[in-house]
Amino acid sequence: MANPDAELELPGAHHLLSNVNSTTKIVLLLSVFVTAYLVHHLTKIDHDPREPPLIRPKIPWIGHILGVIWRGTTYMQELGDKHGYQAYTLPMLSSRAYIVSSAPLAAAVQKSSRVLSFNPLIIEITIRMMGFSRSSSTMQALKKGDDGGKEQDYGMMKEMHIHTHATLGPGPNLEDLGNRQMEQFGKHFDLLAEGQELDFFSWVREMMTLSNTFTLYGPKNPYGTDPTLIDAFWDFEAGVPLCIINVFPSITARKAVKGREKVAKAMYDYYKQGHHKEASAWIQGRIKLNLGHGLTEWEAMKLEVATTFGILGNAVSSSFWLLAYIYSSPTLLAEIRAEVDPVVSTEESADGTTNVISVTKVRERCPLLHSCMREILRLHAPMTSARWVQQDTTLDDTYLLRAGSVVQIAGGVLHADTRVWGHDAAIFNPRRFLHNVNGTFQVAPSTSENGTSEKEKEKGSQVHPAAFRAFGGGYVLCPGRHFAATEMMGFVAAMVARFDIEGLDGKTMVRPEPVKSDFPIVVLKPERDVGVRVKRRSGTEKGGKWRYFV
Ligand code: HEM
Repeated sequence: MANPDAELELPGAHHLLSNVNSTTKIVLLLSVFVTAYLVHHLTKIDHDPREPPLIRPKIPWIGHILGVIWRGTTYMQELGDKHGYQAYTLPMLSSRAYIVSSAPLAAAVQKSSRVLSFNPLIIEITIRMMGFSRSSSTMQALKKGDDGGKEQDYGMMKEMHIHTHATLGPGPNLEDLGNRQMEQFGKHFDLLAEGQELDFFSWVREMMTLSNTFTLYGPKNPYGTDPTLIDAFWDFEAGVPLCIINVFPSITARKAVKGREKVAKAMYDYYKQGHHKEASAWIQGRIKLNLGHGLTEWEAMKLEVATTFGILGNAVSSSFWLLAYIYSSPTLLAEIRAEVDPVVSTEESADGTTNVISVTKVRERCPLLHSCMREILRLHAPMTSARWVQQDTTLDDTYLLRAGSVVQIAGGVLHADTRVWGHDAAIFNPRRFLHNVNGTFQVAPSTSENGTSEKEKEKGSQVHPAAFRAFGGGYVLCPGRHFAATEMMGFVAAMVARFDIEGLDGKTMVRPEPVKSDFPIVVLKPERDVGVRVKRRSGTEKGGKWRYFV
């Protein structure tokens, strides 16, 4: 079998170059040119006709890498539009990346998890992202059981997988997380003054960072104790692609490395003081499991910074987009309120009236809001699921994939495919995921995470489940998707029920565009922040207290 460590240049990692500033891009480009020159003289890439068709770059060896550096997620889209292939091979330096952009082939990749494996890639990415050495306790523990790279054979990773799905799946743990989270959101809402002006994205980012880390890491979580960690964490988050590329990260990703180390130190102190004993069941179990597999206390706590990246990097931007689409359309806002208002009940007590929102009821009774949530994920979560080819394999009885390569499911291309979503695939259609069942609108069950386009609805059939890529799929379907849906729908329902949001000019807020040149490892960010004014919703100025629960 091919050893992933032998492949210094992970093809997928080159795509990560897009999220960097110009000076760093120049340094990285020079490195790419030097490497390309050496590779050109030392190696030759061959292509078997049974492999997916080859798309040669205009500039040999590095053309595709440059394409992704400058055009980010749009590059795959352009290649897909131009060639119309469902699968193709991109030569990159001495190796190749296979790109898959059809739902049936994506499903075939997912089904082949024994030979197309997530683990070798995520191990490599984790090591680079967190700056662990190859002799670190983390590396030793992660690789234990790697007897040939079969997905399910990595002992520690398998245990973590089972633990994560058990504690984040539907049940009392998830309910507890949702309740803690909603209570925290409520505290942040109560702090908003009438007419307060906000940088909307920054506010969502800060309040969700504090609420999420409180929920998962407990009341004495480091971010609550030292709010300077919020900026340190987001400095790290912005530089994750550079850390993964790993070309002199202490220079090219200086700010990110500094932020990472600052948060890691705070996580370690938190652990040493025993505060983790008040963390959620998921996090307590993670720490116990990592230590049990021989990680040092320092590395186990540093690894939690990577966990926080996975949680916040997606949840914050998704929640922002959902709010931004709704508040920038008075018609949609009115329709969403027509769904949410009946879900708000009131309780009378000696202290007066309390408005109560149950997120479970929101999820059951607000199909349009649910559909909007999936639609913003379709448009702004162009996730690329990457898998390592462990041994030569034939995909879907059609394409040869050769060992030692990376195969990527291009989520952005699938999410924009008019053959899947209909002629309006490029635009936001709030009703895209609604189904008319016997005269009542419903959303597809959340467990399937799929959806139906206008075109497919007419035919009464569903979109292929593997076409919706926001939460990945197969063995690595995001275990946090239930929690993410609860927090997004709960947060947004509570906001629209209680507050009006307008632009600083007093008009309807204008929604920013996403940054499409970012590498799709997390949900896309807005290209600019947007100034807004928050007001108590007319009719609720006097409206008493609010309580939220799952
Ligand atoms: C809108 C929010 C979110 C999105 C779009 C999202 C997306 C994803 C995707 C695409 C993957 C799979 C990557 C792949 O196929 O290669 C993934 C994995 C994962 N996600 Fe999420 N995620 C979100 C929220 C969360 C939250 C809130 C949590 C935790 C509370 C979480 C925990 C995880 C974990 C632990 C994995 C790794 C699974 C494994 O190793 O088997 N995610 N997520």
